[in-house]
Amino acid sequence: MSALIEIENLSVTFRQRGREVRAVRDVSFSVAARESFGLVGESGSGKSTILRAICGMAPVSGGSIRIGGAPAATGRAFAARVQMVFQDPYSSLHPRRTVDATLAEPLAIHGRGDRDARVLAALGDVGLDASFRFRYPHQLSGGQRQRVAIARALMLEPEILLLDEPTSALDASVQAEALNLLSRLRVERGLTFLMVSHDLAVIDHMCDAVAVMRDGAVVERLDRATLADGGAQEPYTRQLLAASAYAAPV
Ligand SMILES: Nc1ncnc2c1ncn2[C@@H]1O[C@H](COP(=O)(O)OP(=O)(O)OP(=O)(O)O)[C@@H](O)[C@H]1O
Repeated sequence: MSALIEIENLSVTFRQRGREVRAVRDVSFSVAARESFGLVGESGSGKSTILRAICGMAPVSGGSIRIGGAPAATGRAFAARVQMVFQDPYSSLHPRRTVDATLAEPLAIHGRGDRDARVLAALGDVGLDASFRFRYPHQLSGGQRQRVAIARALMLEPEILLLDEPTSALDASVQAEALNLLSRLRVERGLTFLMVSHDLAVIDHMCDAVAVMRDGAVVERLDRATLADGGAQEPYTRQLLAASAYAAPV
C-alpha cells in the first residue's frame, strides 16, 4: 500500500530579526492510509511546525510534502482532505460564534447543502445532543469545546486529521474520553491521523508508529509494539520514556 502522507527531507527555517531558526531539519517519514502516526519529543523539537508545514503555514526551506502522491497545497480542495485540530479549543473556536455557526461555516465556504441535518449529525457523531447547538464556547466545558473542534474538523469529511496535542489541555478523565472518541471516529470513517504529543502514554494509546524528534530532527522511529516492549534504542527516547508517566507493560 502506498503512503498517504509522504514527508521527504523536510526542512523548515524561520527568519526572526535577521536570525535563522532551523525548526525542522531534514525530516522524512511516511504515513499509510488509515494509519495513526505519532510525533513525540520535548517542547520546541519541531513537532507542531511539521503539522503547520503540511497545511502551508510554515516556511518550508527544503524537501517535499506529498499527500496521496501529489504535492501538498493550500486551497479549498486541500482543506476538504486535510484538517487540523489544535491543543486549545478555547482559542481555536470563535468566542462570539455559536456551535451551530462554527459547524456550518465550512459547509458554506465549500458550498455544501443540507446544513441543518449535517450540523445535527456532526454533533451526534461527537456525543453532543441538539441542546448544545446554539451555545457559545464559554458555555461549554473544555471537553465539550474540544468535541466541537473535532466536529468542525470533520464537517468536510476529510481523509486526514492533523492533531496537535488534541487532549493535553484537558483533565485526565476527560482526556481519556476525547482519545476514545478520536479512536472511534478513526475506525468508523477510515481516517488517517498524524498526531503530535509530548505524552508517550497518549501516543501508545493512539498510534501505530511514532517518530521521536529532537532539535528539529527525527532521532528514532518505533512501531507500537517496540515502544510498548521498551525496545527504544536511542538514549534520548529512553530518557523521554523515563520522564513520561508512561509505564511499559511487563
Ligand atoms: N513563527 C515562528 N517564528 C520563529 N520561530 C518559530 C516559529 N514557530 C516556531 N518556531 C520555533 O521553531 C522551533 C520548533 O517549534 P515547534 O512549535 O514546532 O515545537 P514543538 O515540538 O511543537 O513544541 P511544543 O510541544 O512546545 O509545541 C522552536 O524553536 C520555536 O521557537
